[in-house]
Amino acid sequence: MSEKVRVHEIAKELGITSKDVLEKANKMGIDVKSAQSVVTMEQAEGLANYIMNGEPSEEQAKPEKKTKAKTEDKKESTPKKEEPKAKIDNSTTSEAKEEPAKAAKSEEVKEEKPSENKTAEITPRIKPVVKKSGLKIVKKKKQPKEEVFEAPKKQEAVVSSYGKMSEEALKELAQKKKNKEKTAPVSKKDQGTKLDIFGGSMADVSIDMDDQVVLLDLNATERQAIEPEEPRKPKQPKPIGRNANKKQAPRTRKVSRDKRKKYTKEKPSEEVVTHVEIPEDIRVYEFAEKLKRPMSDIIKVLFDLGMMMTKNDFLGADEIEILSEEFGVEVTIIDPKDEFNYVEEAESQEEEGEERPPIITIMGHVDHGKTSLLDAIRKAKVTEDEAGGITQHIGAYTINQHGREITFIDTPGHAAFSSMRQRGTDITDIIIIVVAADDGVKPQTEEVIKIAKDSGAPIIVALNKMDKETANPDLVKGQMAERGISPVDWGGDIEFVPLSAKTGMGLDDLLENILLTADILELKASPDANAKAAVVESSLEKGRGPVATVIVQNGTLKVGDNVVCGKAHGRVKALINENSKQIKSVPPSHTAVVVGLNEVPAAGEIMMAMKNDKEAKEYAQKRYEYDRHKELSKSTKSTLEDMTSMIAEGRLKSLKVVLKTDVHGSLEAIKSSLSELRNEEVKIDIISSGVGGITENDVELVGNSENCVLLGFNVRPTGSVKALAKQRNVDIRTYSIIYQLLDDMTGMLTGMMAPKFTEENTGQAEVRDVFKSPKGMVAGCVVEDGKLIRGGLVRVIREGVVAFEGELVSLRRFKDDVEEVGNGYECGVIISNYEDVQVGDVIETFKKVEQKVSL
Ligand SMILES: Nc1nc2c(ncn2[C@@H]2O[C@H](COP(=O)(O)OP(=O)(O)OP(=O)(O)O)[C@@H](O)[C@H]2O)c(=O)[nH]1
Repeated sequence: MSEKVRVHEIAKELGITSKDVLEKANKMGIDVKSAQSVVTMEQAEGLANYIMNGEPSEEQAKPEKKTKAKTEDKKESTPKKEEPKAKIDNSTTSEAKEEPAKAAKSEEVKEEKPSENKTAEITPRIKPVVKKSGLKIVKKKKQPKEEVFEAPKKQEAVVSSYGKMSEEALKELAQKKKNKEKTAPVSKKDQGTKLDIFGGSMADVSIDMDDQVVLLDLNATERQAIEPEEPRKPKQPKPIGRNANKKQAPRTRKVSRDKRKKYTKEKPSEEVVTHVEIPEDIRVYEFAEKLKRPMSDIIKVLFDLGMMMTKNDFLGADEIEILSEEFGVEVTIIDPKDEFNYVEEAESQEEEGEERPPIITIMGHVDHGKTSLLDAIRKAKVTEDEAGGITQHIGAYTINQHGREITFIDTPGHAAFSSMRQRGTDITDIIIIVVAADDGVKPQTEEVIKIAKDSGAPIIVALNKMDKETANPDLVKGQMAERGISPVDWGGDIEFVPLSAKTGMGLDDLLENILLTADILELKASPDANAKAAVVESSLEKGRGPVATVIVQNGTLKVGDNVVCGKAHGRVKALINENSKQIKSVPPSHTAVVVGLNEVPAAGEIMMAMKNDKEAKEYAQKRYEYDRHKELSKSTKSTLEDMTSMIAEGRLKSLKVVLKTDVHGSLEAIKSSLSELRNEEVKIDIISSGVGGITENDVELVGNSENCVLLGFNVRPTGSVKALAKQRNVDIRTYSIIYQLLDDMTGMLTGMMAPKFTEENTGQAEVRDVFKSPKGMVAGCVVEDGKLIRGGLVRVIREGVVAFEGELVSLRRFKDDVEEVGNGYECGVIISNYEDVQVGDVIETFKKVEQKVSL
């Protein structure tokens, strides 16, 4: 019962395409998506019947009534046979008739011939009112032997959807039948080569094709509604799947006792494994190890099922399912992430706490005044120090408004940082969208609206630059309302606060609005809980090592805490607040720079305080192993699955890049922006990247690679590195503004692109005479369209077909060399290396014009 079969195998067996099978399966409500999808034997049987007969199997539904039904139906069926017979005579192709006839000659087949039963089975299908123009059942020979056969367990002949069955298929069926009779244990080889997709009932099928022919006309318009006669078994919980919900409880696949026995008997092993726990991503050899079986056993089973796999290949959900059944083991898929899911564990312990300050993210279009606004609120200038006047990194600060605290995250404005911005919203309680009242909604404002809406956090709109004469708040309100952000004074639910970061007007209003919104949100945290903080920024600092700017979400982060943060861990050596002061602890919703980690954590990672150093280290180690495994898995998978696209990629010219940045956030943002710089011809290949200064190793790496540049963002090469770069002739490019880096790379990629030419035809002339000259064959022509030009290319067209393409050597009018000859004039033309020009040919001159290529 638990045997499964793939869609493509059903298709093969029936001699139709997998697509057709998928279509029918979906019509029957069977959830299959590709040719590799599996269905149960029962589903396969129903499906096969549906495909062949246009309706699901009845036998399946009422097996116990089969014998009785058959006997009763037999009598009724006889008179009905006439009509279909008449029809088939017209529609059956000679091929369709011959094939079954041939098959019927087989000795084995004849032995089993229970023809009348077929009639009995088929009749009820003809009986219903449904007029299937395509499905005709013909009883060619009438057998009065009805009584001779005592309700044997036979069914109708199996025919492919087109009314014929290959000899091979017939043999297979006969063989299956034999096997069944012998009730001998099925050898593994048999299982591999012949998939009995029709299950037990079809294995008993008699294939006397002389008796009846079932033809399926796929154009049939009227079909009976497909109603499975037996409520389908509740779908077994899909045990595995790469993207399956990770939070699900461990899934177990049960395998029937008999099966287990069968395999145990077949392959006696010293230690019989009956249950294994495996991760979702497992390689063939790892699976073999878990099962304590030779790898070759696994590979052979897969091979027999038509899956070519090597020991390092990853097993998919379907393969694991098949293998678990083949080897009679119960498989539990475990989520390896559970092993280090310290966040979820902590969350489950979270309880109602005390009120905490709101965390605010300010977002908006470039130059609409985010930094100025935050500055104005903090009464400190930040804008001036920033390279190029653009906020490069996320900064987080807490301010005090009338005794109540508010924490702000300043997200950068450049489009390249949108991924960081998105991260910002994850920890945000309230989002402030800054729109310059004199500029209105811009592309990034729209992007921000989307992010804000997706995050579900309450929104407040800051209408900035109200001090400007050109400020038009109503225009902004209208534009925002059009995008679903309706102002309260227009009957909507979003507060629009007019303000000026420059003059300070309206700032208090904004802060009061934030606090009001926070009151509604009732933000709580437990200061006594184990600290949980989100990394908003991280970098490698000289003298301090890896540092991370964090916002504490729950608990209190203290100096001396043992923390884990993704695959980084450590003991908090120092906590530095936004005013560069060392502090002892950070309460909920406050920010600090954490010193003491063993490596730079990724921005967006969650930092958790652990009971002790050992625990923190263990979590980090597990996470490290998981990441490594994932990375490996990705590389193998991509080689296997994306083979074709990779072959295509081989044609791409790539510019190799080694990238170093000062902080993690920039690294990610630049990497993602660089990966977008590509087209069907060129792309960027980041061969190495990291946070920190440019090292000699980086230079060596670039020096040893072809077509490679070394990019530094907010980092600069020092003496020895610079000297080595010069010696190795390595191109180091450093930047402090991201779009300059991207512009440069775009320029370099464009330079690598092959030039594109367009053709410009100048004119055509007809050859009226041909004569020899010392320079070559001269074609005496008359220009009939446009003009012939010198210095261009030339084409000889004979009877409409291009006979030659080359260069024009000489263009003369009488004895003079000329640059061009206009319409209606005669001229002499010599074509380089072409003597075959003939009277009646048409000569065409043209130019190739180079086009500007762009990425
Ligand atoms: N007149 C006026 N100018 C403002 C106001 N707010 C900001 N500006 C100016 O607008 C320009 C951009 O301000 P920023 O605060 O750097 O804008 P931003 O949105 O943080 O820009 P990025 O960091 O590039 O994303 C600066 O020249 C500010 O002086 C305001 O309320 N009134």
